[in-house]
Amino acid sequence: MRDVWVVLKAMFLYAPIRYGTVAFLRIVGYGGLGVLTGLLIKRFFDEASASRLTASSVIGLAALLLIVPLVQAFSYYLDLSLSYGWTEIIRAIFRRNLFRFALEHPGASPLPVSHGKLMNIIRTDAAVPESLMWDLPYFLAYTLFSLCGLAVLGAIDAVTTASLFVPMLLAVIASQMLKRRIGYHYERQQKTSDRFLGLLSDILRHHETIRINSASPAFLNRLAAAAEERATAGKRNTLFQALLGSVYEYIVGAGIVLLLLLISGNMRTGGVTVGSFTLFIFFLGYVSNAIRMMSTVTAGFKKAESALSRIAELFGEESVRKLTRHDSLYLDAAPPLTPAPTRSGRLERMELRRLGYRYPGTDRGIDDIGFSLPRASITVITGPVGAGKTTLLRTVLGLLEGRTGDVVWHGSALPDPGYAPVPPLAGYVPQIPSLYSGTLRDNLLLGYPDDSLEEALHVSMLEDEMTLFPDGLDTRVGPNGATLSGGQRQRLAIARMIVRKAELWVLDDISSALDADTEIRLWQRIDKVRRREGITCLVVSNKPYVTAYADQMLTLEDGKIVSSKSRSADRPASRA
Ligand SMILES: Nc1ncnc2c1ncn2[C@@H]1O[C@H](COP(=O)(O)OP(=O)(O)OP(=O)(O)O)[C@@H](O)[C@H]1O
Repeated sequence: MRDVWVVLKAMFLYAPIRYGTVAFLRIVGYGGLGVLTGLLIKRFFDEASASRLTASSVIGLAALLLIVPLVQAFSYYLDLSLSYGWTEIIRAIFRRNLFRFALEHPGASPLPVSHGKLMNIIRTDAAVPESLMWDLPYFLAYTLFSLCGLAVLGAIDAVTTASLFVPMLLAVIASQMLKRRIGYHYERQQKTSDRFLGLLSDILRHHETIRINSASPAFLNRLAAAAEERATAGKRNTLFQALLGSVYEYIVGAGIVLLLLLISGNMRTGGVTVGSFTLFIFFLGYVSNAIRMMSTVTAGFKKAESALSRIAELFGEESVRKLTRHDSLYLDAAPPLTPAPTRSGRLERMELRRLGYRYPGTDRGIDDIGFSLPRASITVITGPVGAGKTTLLRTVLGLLEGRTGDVVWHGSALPDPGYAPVPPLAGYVPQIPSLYSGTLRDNLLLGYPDDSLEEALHVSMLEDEMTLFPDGLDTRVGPNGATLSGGQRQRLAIARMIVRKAELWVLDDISSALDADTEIRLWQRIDKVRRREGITCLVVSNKPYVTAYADQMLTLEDGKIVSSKSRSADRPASRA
């Protein structure tokens, strides 16, 4: 609950005048003018029943009945124009920050949730606190004027007025009792949506594998089951909300009956005038609305609490506080490109000291790895399948959070968790490169300047194939580079690394998608550039034509170095 208030307060402080004006309009428009009307109606009926009706009170009431709706319509119009677009802006801020958290997540291991859950959080949970923010002024307006009304009525008939507290009290008790169930049904609906959307996104991403393995019926059945589960949870949530609504309606109805019974008794004895009766009925509307809004706001708080705890669970407690952090949303123009970082001093030596990493909940990973990479050297890691070669590279790059030991870059230990030496420190070609559905150029540069594009295309041997692409570098490559061959994707990732002019190149077994002849030529070109530029290389490969370039060669087995050789006189590489 505390988190919900923190977010609400931050939203208010972001635009206090806007929120303040809307709250004022709702309180005055829906509340204040109504109270005034009620008091005039009372006077009108009191005068009418006592046959003291004057022309001025008839005209006054008629004028008021004409003016009040007009003023209310105007305040409604102002309210809408202040709140409508703003709603989307606040949601966009929340969503943009959630994307930021995802991109700034320490380490580069995938977030521990499906894409479905992530999308559901960004789409649905992000909107919940903001909806509550707009409901609060209504609740405040109705509650405030119910209390004002009760004070006025209390002066007329204290006992009957006290009866109006009964439904209010019952509503408070009901909302306290049902609060946990509201949260439960909301969370259940969200969880089943996470599962459904996660499965849907898996199916769309891996449709080829599913088709080629004739697994469509199995996946469709799973999807149907997930959809059924989601629909049931959705229906239960809606039903529960409706049930909750009818409980409040019942409370309101029971309150009206009680009030009428008491009032009619008092009218017979002359204790209550026709005007006072009208006023009671009039304020009853406020009390009913306050009770209805109590149901909406109670549900809103509970949903916001669940939504924020889902966000905190994924991105950490601090994320809730950062959710409202705001800077330009760039709604009218694209943000300016951040200039590419430049090298700050050459890397003379990198050292790995007692480096270790364990995949959470397993005994797999790497252990006690130590070696050093002098400037412009090339280190090749070999070893059998599953030996931990990729894990070693990813640990060095800070992509796996929670390593032990040190990565010492140019004399300073890089911090963990999740510090990744990114360009211009290090460039990385993973075993399976990630591409997105832009053009070849976009995929290659990813926002970098194109001053070394030509060389990158040459080294990666993509220039030889440019004629195959109808629009050259402006050819679109489809989702995850679907229109490219595995080898083209791999070489595009190499070109991407070269453009980044890094101090350290890290290449993870690029052989998997290349034929031997292409790879031999590719390494000749890579070697030429790295020698010229003095770039240090850390490479995973079992191919002899790659190990031939090695200044030091390390063999990994079961996550440990089992042999190390250095080029000079075949002596073991230094254990740092
Ligand atoms: N995300 C993960 N969670 C748990 N275990 C993992 C994870 N990724 C890899 N492993 C395990 O860690 C060990 C080392 O994997 P790694 O990918 O580093 O091996 P590798 O030597 O690069 O293999 P290959 O030559 O097949 O690429 C393997 O036993 C693998 O099953």
